Amino acid sequence: MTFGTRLHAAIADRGPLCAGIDPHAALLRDWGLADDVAGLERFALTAVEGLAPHVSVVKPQSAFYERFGSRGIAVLERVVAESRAAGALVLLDVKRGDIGSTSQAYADAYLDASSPLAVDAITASPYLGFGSLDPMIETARRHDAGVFVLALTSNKEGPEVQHARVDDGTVAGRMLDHLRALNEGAAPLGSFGAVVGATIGDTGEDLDINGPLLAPGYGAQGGTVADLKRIFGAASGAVLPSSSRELLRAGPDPRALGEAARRVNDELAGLAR
Ligand SMILES: O=C(O)c1cc(=O)[nH]c(=O)n1[C@@H]1O[C@H](COP(=O)(O)O)[C@@H](O)[C@H]1O
Repeated sequence: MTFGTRLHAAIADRGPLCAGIDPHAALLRDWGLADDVAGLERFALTAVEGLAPHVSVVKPQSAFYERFGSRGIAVLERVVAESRAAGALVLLDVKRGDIGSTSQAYADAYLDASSPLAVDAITASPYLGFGSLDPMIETARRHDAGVFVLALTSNKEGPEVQHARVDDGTVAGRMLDHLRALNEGAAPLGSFGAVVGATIGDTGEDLDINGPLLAPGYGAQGGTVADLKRIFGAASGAVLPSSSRELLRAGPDPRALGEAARRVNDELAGLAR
């Protein structure tokens, strides 16, 4: 079953919230944990226990695990395995982007089902040229995985590149066109998503790509349901609002984390209507 099909079913079953599991040093401190591998492990696995049974997608940000070296990556592997065991899809936020042969190595690392770090989908940067992502797209197709490509990101520096003009549109618009082409004919939803920040306001772009739209910035960066409706309009049914810090602040009690996730999913219930 393709990633898009699995994601569509998961959203219908659990709601659209994507729970970011980003073990920031400050959050570890807030939870009374040391900023070391033991603290990372306790934090990340508690977050999985509280959140993964209640959300369609879990999104760990790789950098927060990589900063502890190989032992941090081992924790990430457990986050992936335990989130999937709890019925969530895993979107690994690694924002990879490189030239062809290296792009293939990244694809093998994350999208080949036989890899120790295999996940359902990754984030990727197309700013070495969209075609540089071809190995990731092809590998994702072979393994029923997905790729979320950065289009209009939530950070203030993004527009310098993403709003640059090319032909009669923008660079971001061109990336969205590539995604629309990849998802053409897929039903109920394509496997190739775009990342479009929940805080960026009216984009002027056609966001209907017949694929999922990851919208980080919900919560801690200020994005609201009204913002999502304004930004995504008719494409709102394919939006995965992502929240990391705000959700995680509900911890360390796993039940409180679960309640926070259910509350946000209730808030988001109006999105698809
Ligand atoms: O790809 C992403 O997930 C992403 C894209 C983007 O445009 N902005 C953005 O904040 N993110 C990620 O989304 C998460 C934001 O989390 P909070 O602001 O804590 O909810 C971090 O993991 C970011 O790396």
